[in-house]
Amino acid sequence: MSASVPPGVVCEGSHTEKHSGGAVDGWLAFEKVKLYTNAFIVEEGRILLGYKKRGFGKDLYNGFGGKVEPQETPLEAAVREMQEEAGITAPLKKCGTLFFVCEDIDHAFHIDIFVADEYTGAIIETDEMRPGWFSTSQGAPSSELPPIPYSRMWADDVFWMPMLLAGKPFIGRADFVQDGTMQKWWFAEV
Ligand SMILES: COc1nc(N)nc2c1ncn2[C@H]1C[C@H](O)[C@@H](COP(=O)(O)OP(=O)(O)OP(=O)(O)O)O1
Repeated sequence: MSASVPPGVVCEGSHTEKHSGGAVDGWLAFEKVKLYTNAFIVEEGRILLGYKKRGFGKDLYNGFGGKVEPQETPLEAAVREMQEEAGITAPLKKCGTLFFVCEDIDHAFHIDIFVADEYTGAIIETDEMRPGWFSTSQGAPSSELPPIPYSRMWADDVFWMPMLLAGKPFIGRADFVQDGTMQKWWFAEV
């Protein structure tokens, strides 16, 4: 199915809506948009997440990423951020694009999401992130690793992470109010 997508979301082909909801009708307005990346290693039934030790999203688990610098492509930024935050180099491939608006932040986030199934180097804890492996088999305790800690991640992640793990490209948008509550969301496979 292909229908209109929320403001800020770019979809060139068709899409199939998977999740939408929220307590309000309209989307939050935004003026400026900044480009970000977020990247994950998924291999052998496990996913590498980082516990964010400082800055935006402090005390939450997330992928590794940050702002795209002016001279960089999003892929270059994603590779650099993975090296800076986890100490590893990975052949990242884009798997999704997300758009977030937070009531108390002066710009919207356009985030290209990347994934790789291998990496080189030794994973290290950095000033910004404490990396850790989590099991990708939710509900089936086939691993000694803990399950993905959705209750300690951004509230949007539970909607699109299953598409990332299934290898299905995705798009989506979520709006957050000042206390961090997600007030409206929409996610689709493309
Ligand atoms: C609001 O919803 C979000 N959900 C998820 N899952 N991830 C998000 C959300 N909003 C932002 N992010 C991601 C995007 C980036 O990967 C980080 C934020 O990047 P950060 O502020 O750490 O950028 P840096 O360039 O590393 O910043 P400094 O060098 O200034 O520390 O969160």
